[in-house]
Amino acid sequence: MNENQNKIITENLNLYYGENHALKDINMKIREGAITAFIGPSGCGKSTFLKTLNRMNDLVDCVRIEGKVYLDGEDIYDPKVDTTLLRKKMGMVFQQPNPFPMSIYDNIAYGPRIHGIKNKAALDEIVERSLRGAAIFDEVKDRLKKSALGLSGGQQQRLCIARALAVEPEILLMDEPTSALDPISTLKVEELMEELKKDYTVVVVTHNMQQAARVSDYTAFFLVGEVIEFDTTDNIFSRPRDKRTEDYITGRFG
Ligand SMILES: Nc1ncnc2c1ncn2[C@@H]1O[C@H](COP(=O)(O)OP(=O)(O)OP(=O)(O)O)[C@@H](O)[C@H]1O
Repeated sequence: MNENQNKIITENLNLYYGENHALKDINMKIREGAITAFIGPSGCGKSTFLKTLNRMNDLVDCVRIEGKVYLDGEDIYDPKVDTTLLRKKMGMVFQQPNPFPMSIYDNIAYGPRIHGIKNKAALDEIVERSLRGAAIFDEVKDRLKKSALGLSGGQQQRLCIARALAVEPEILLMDEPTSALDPISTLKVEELMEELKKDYTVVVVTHNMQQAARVSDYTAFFLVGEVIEFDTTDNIFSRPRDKRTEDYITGRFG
């Protein structure tokens, strides 16, 4: 992994939900092996932008997208792109932990099975590696055959991260991954993110500015569909260049 490499580049990206111009001319370079945070007030387009990166918005009616999104130099909106493979490269973690109503083991094995892995020893190995990768193996190793719904919210979220890791993604897209968690579980997920960036490129939407300041290397500040400022997290929080960024991070609005 080359930390100076751009993993994702967007060029003049515009997105419309019908008449609503939800993303306006977004030009962004997301570094490989770093954590990039998107902050900004509600409804400013953070989640929409995150979802354009793995073409999740394709599933929404009335969406129109203009501009380019490159992943490792390849245009992901090219009609030849296989969206299943694209989404395999990009694990996604949502606000509400959403384990499947099945065992802990089967939650993790689900994706690899869909991708054709049937061998029990291989699946056992993937399950253990993914659970270890999400820092939850020791807590669940004696109950792998029990329902995932019996875990606490914080454990469920780390299970969902493990489930995302099981198909060996390159990027993790996290949409407010800790907003439904208590402070201790939040801290665990934040510590985990630090670990994950050693092997993955992480992009996280967060309402929590302290979280962006704590965990991310780069921060983008969104406002009504525009990226107002994108810089190192240190610069955004210590030396913002735009008055609107400064007003937001000092709590004057949002
Ligand atoms: N599926 C959709 N169909 C139509 N409009 C949508 C859809 N999803 C989002 N929007 C609109 O796009 C704009 C951006 O929403 P988005 O959810 O991306 O913002 P956000 O910054 O992630 O907000 P929040 O922090 O509240 O989650 C809003 O005006 C929203 O109403």
